Amino acid sequence: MRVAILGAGSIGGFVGGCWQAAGLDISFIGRPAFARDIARHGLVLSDYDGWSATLPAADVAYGIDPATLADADLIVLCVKSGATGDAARQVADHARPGTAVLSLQNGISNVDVLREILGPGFPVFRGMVPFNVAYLGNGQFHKGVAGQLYADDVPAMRQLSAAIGPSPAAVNLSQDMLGIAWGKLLINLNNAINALSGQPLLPELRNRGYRRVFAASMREGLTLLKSAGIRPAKVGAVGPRLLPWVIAAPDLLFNSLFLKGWKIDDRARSSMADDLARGRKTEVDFINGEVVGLAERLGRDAPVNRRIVALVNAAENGAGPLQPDALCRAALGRQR
Ligand SMILES: NC(=O)C1=CN([C@@H]2O[C@H](COP(=O)(O)OP(=O)(O)OC[C@H]3O[C@@H](n4cnc5c(N)ncnc54)[C@H](OP(=O)(O)O)[C@@H]3O)[C@@H](O)[C@H]2O)C=CC1
Ligand SMILES: CC(C)(CO)C(=O)C(=O)O
Repeated sequence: MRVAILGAGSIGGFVGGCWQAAGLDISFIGRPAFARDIARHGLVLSDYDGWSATLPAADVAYGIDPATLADADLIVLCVKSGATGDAARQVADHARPGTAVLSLQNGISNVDVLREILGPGFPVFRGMVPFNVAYLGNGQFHKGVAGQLYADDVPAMRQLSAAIGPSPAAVNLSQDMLGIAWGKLLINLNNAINALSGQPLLPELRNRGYRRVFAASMREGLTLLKSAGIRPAKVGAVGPRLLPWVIAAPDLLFNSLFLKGWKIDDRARSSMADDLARGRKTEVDFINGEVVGLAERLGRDAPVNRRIVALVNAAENGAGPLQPDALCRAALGRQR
């Protein structure tokens, strides 16, 4: 199976690198800056557990030309949500009809956008990445949080999962990927809080002030999902119903019992924090904005997530990080 990683940044670089280390035939399509770094240093992979591997530059097929999509049997889409439409059009223009497409993106709607643009000629599958990858420069991609990938339980993904085998980017299969995507979206509500805090994940999550806002945005999402008859699946150790209580627990309990089991290392930060740090538009419209959109479809409001979208938009326009008290006031409309 020849696999093309389309949008080979943090996730695509790490996942594709691990799959190549496991013996798969991988080509990467991304941006010139990554191509230059990898040509100079190779593809250097590591994880929170001390695992590491280096693929020499000569073995890594990293290019910027979408025409190479024509050679792929499977395309793994790793662009940010705002770039999905353009990437789908590149797939339609260059890939062979019948080529499978797997989305490893956060959010809910990327798969719908892909299906709408690609039509029935390209089977589109949903994937989920539960862990953080930081690009450390010099071709180094670091997985800073524990967890394994998920994908739709269909023959093409079973073949992929079996070909990869045990790996830091092993693929598990599920028949409830939409439930998993919503379960993951609830966890991704922390991306905005993490980005607004200006801190790596660990210090941000250790602070109950930030966690209260995270829990409030999650409760709001859960109430709306229940009204819409959508069941988010369990992603990680705690199920969605219990998660807001765990998140809002006092620091001593949360930090010593839950955070330790989560296996997050010092270098991990949310992908939205990466976007703010690089001055890019974030995916907030596809995460907290998805909750706001669900509320609108139900004729309701989602004030916490709506305010968080506005705060992230302000940060995209240059507003600085928020301390926990300031974030509580701005997002919850009250003191913590
Ligand atoms: N980073 C993480 O830890 C995690 C990320 N995710 C999700 O994974 C997805 C990817 O995130 P991440 O890897 O962080 O994103 P990155 O921005 O690191 O990587 C995407 C790369 O694709 C490039 N790109 C965009 N469009 C194209 C195109 N048409 N052809 C070639 N290259 C393209 C981007 O360039 P440019 O910047 O120029 O647009 C960028 O370099 C997101 O949906 C994210 O939410 C999920 C879990 C964890
Ligand atoms: C792994 C996690 C939850 C880290 O915040 C993530 O999905 C992201 O950074 O986008």
